[in-house]
Amino acid sequence: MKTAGSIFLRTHFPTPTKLLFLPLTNPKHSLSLIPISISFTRFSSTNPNPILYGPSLHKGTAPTLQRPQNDTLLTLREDAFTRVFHLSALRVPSAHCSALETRLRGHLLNWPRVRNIARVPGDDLDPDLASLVTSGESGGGEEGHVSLQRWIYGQAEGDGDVLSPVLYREKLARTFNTRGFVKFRNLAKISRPPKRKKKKKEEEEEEEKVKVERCTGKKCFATVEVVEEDDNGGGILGNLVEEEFGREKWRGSTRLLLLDERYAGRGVQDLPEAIKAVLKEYAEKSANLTFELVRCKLTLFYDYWQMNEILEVLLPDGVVVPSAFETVGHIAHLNLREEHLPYKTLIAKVVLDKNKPKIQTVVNKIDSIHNEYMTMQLEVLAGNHSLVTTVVENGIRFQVDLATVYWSSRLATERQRLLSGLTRKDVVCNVFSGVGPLAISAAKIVKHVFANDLNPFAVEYLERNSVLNKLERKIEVFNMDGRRFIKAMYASDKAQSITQVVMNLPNEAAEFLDAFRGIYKDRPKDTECNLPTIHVYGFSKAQDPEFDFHERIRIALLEVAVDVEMRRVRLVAPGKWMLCASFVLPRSVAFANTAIDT
Ligand SMILES: C[S@@+](CC[C@H](N)C(=O)[O-])C[C@H]1O[C@@H](n2cnc3c(N)ncnc32)[C@H](O)[C@@H]1O
Repeated sequence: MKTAGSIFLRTHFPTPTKLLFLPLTNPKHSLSLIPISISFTRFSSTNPNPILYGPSLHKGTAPTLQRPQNDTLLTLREDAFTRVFHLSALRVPSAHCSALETRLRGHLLNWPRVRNIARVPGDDLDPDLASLVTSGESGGGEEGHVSLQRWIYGQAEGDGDVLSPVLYREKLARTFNTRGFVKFRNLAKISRPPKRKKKKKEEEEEEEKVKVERCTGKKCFATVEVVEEDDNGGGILGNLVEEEFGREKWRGSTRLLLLDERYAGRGVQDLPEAIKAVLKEYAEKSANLTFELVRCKLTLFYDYWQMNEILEVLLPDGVVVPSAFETVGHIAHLNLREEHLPYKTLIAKVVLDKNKPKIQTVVNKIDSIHNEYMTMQLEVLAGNHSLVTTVVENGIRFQVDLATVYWSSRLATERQRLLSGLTRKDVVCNVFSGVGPLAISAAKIVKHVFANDLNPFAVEYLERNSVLNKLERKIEVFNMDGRRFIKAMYASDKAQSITQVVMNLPNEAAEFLDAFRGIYKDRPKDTECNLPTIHVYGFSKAQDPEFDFHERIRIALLEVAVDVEMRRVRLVAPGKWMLCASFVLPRSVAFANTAIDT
């Protein structure tokens, strides 16, 4: 007979007082942990010093952390970042856990990356067996009993089911004596499962073992265990059902619904009415459904914590936590301050760990860029030492070797802006093209691209990248000084086709503009000709950066009236702007007699 379900919850928790480890001084940086006793009443709204909500390396229980003394001792002990949090959970029938999760959401644990539905070993019942013991959601009622009998013995009372080979063997074993077995020599064969199947089962068990190991090892970022099991293997309230209502506890598959941390250690009577009401509603709907309140241990490992949380704890007080880095393919490019240098390997290891598998190498810029190829001196701090990587920008693949060529992903948006102004009628002349982020992307849009760079390595990668993107037919590559390149282009028959010139060498590109002066000086002054639109980049630290940059352009062109469209690209350092000036080359400059020879 089915009976209406009920909630069977009871507390066994003692008066809630718990030891927490809190930082001695500055909660942000201190590593000195002292145990203090806190009553759970701290969660009340009247408490003036509530503990911050959510997981934190400054909460829970942990092994004592060692603050690094000097660079040589800097080894990251991942186990020092294990934190254990004691929580309460509802053990519910697995079939109802999702629905209950939705209903109880506001009362469940809501920590980032921690699922509030947890599975612990022993939660799952063999599906066949589960369907029997829980048939009709009876949790082992009369129907369940009949099914169970049938499953175990092949037939229940008055049941005419045909016996399975295993059960047939069992029956024979029960019926025959040793002499009787003589007549059934093949008895063992009848019931022995085929070898193939056995092997499969072993494999499955092995897989399961690996899964469990993985989840108990450090690589699993969180585990949940039920604590304070009673002798019968139930949660602390496991036998409550029988004790109070004379019913069996739920025997099917179960799941844990982790309750919000404010309910940790609470007894049933202290749970909010809202939770009880939902459980009651479920229990009334489904016969014999039972729920248990159990205590559990949530362990968060090193892999759980985010980069800044770990660095905050690792770095000494007052040291700013490095929070950002540039990514170039598989390389994380740090720009560490002086104060970080004693901890550089430690920082790099955390960056690597927390950004794997995308990041495989962590480098730090040793020096500011001051060579003419604009390459950076980089020190590999963690991961593999390859500085050759592949970057995908706007669906185009670029190979770069950070040791020999320039690359900045920060200019991606600016390149996109420039590209959006190009049409298929354009012919682009890229004077400082690097490995081709703009030249190759432009080649996808425009008629033709002339791309140049002084750095032979950049040119090699430029050619390689055009082939990689199947655009080699639309790009002509040059390896010469920018000024010579401009002159060579305008001295050739290519001059008339060029519609756009891009000059991205912000430190000095403006000064290269003098190369345009007198490019058509040998032609009759009234010749019809196409004059290109020039996009030149520059830096300015001036009060009025636009005016300052405009002045530099006018001086280089020796021309007062240049109608320039000026834009701020980005602030590269405090008070230092990168600007882009776009203008049509003035006719007076192109036809000027006073070409500057360099
Ligand atoms: C700021 S990078 C820009 C590269 C590319 N446009 C980009 O966005 O990645 C400047 C490039 O100019 C090249 N360069 C420096 N001096 C040069 C010169 N005098 N003539 C031609 N190229 C030069 C460098 O090798 C470098 O690749």
